[in-house]
Amino acid sequence: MTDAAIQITDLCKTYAGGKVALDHVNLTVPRGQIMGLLGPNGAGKSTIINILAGLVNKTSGSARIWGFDIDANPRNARNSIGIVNQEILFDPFFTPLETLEIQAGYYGVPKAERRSIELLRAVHLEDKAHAYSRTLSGGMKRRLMVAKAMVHSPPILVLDEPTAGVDIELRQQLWSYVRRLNEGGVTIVLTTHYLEEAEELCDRIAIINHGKLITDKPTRELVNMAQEKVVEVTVDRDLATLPAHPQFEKIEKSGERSLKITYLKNRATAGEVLNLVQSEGFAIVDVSTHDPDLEDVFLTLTRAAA
Ligand SMILES: Nc1ncnc2c1ncn2[C@@H]1O[C@H](COP(=O)(O)OP(=O)(O)OP(=O)(O)O)[C@@H](O)[C@H]1O
Repeated sequence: MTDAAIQITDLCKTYAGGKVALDHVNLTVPRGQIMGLLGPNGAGKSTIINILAGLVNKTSGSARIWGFDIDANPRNARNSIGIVNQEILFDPFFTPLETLEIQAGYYGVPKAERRSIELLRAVHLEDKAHAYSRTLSGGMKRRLMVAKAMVHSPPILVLDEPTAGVDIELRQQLWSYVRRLNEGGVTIVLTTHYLEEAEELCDRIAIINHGKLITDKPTRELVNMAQEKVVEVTVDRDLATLPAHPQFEKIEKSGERSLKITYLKNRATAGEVLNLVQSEGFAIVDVSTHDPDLEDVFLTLTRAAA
């Protein structure tokens, strides 16, 4: 299994008090990819990340990070991963530069090999190198957390909700940094609630719900699972009666001269929709289509598993 950046096998976690947060999760993160971990609140995403980080003890199962078992080889496992948690954690009295230097010292990175200024530049904080960290804005602190996770140049970076509550511009900056890291060979795992972003950024997406893995597929394949497609047609005169055909799921009026036709991609085509409308004697003035996206798939899968 040396090709996996992270290999999780039969992982279970029951918290004190009896809450089952992970229920036999099997998950492989291939090297070099950007993997999204999605799921509703309380699904178990942070529990997985915290087990990998050594912050939460698993109940059973195993996990390997870059080939190192987290129980048998905890030091190597920990050195192979950089984790950005949801909470912002660092001493507010240190400057960003000191924060990175201390973290590098913690990981035993020799002074000559430290890249603190380079990292600050990468997250657009070079000019804040000597400011007190407590004076940084929320977004700057978050970027500092990302730089801090990279001081020991791990081959894997894990980001737990890195853009929650972050404005669009900063989000874009963070994503472009994540993309650059990935292009440089770093495997990325991220949890996010922004499905659009996961769709845009991730090569592969795993969805977890109630502690169970419900899917793990390349993003394109997952989005293609959505079967429902909608075609909206504007015609040349008012619609008195609606055309009907059993091949389509739903035909409804969306305006005096427009109708919305929903069909399943495996049962019909847009051409057939247009033929039906024309066969009823209407001329088509305009057409628009709505493609299903990750949100449709996510809702279908998490509802089915509820
Ligand atoms: N320390 C704890 N003690 C008891 N239960 C916990 C603890 N931490 C988490 N849980 C419970 O375990 C379940 C999974 O939580 P987890 O934080 O892993 O979910 P999540 O998918 O990361 O959610 P979110 O998107 O809200 O961060 C939830 O029901 C949560 O309430």
